[in-house]
Amino acid sequence: MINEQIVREVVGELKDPFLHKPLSETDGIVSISVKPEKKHVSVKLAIAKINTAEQMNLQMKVVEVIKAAGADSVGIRFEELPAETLEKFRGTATAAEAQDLLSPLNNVEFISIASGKGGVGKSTVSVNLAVSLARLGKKVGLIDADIYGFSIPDMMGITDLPIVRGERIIPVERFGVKVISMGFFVEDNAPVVWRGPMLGKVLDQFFRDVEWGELDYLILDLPPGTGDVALDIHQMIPTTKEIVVTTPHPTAAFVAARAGAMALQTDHSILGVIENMAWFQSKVTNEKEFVFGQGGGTRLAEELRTEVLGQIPLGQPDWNEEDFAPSVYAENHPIGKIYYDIAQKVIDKTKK
Ligand SMILES: Nc1ncnc2c1ncn2[C@@H]1O[C@H](COP(=O)(O)OP(=O)(O)OP(=O)(O)O)[C@@H](O)[C@H]1O
Repeated sequence: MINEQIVREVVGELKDPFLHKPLSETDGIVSISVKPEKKHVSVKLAIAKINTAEQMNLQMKVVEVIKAAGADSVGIRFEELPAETLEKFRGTATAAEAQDLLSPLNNVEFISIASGKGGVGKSTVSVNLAVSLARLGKKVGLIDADIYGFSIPDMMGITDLPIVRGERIIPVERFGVKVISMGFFVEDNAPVVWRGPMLGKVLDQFFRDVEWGELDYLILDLPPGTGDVALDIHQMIPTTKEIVVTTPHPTAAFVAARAGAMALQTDHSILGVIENMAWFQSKVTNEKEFVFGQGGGTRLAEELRTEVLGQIPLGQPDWNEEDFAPSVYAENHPIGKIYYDIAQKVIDKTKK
């Protein structure tokens, strides 16, 4: 007669597809319930990553072994192992797993940058946050996931193209940040028109086929807005911590809140809010003028139950003809310092 002990034994021998260890050793069996009279068994299992092809394979094996042990019907539910448990197994990752961005054993932290509408400075924030994290000694990658409105190569003054070696793409490195953008793959600024499966393929390539090496952070510059494209991309990328960029006008914050709501609906969490173009500081009077209004960042943070990570005033980077990067603020620029503080906050909040 089938009982809990038997089920625990047979299921416990199956391996977590990502940790490559038996479920009995990974705390992978959450609960078992057996109804002997109906020969029905239900199990709840925890594995490193759910909703994957690997989960489907394991699911079939679980049914097979439980039926072989005498059950007529099997119900299975999966959940993800808690972060602390995954942490314990990180040291056992193979070199390939540690470098595979999508492996649960990779320690990379994904941070996406979103906005309710275009032109609020989302790409500028992505670039400068990435550069500041690198200045703080972190290993950083940057994906320009604004597939149709890519601008990062120009903003960082990138003139090189990635090298393609066989099936692998070597990202371009600039200011210590490894960068990949659709802009590298379209000729002469031609518009990108395809959607759906092609879009998914390109994003997938950015994650799987790019030689990222080991990263602490991967920053994703998302498309602006709350329309179909932004939604598609939110659904296609791995789970991220999201930073929402807004201007200080209360109406802008209202629109940005929708972007935040989209993030939550698609299983991303909110790391904080950045208020860009927060004020203009007159060089003559030194006074702050709130040209785009005031309070939007705080209002948005309240709405999203998060904090304002920083406020960035209006101001241009000091262009350097020798090392031209029109949107990158130098470390000693007042705005560069603000980005440095924001990057430090991000590190504190993500405990890297
Ligand atoms: N704090 C700032 N001070 C002055 N100019 C800024 C500031 N932030 C951004 N800009 C400028 O505003 C313009 C829009 O910025 P950016 O391209 O980063 O916005 P975006 O939100 O990414 O837009 P989109 O999503 O439509 O591409 C750029 O010309 C950029 O240089």
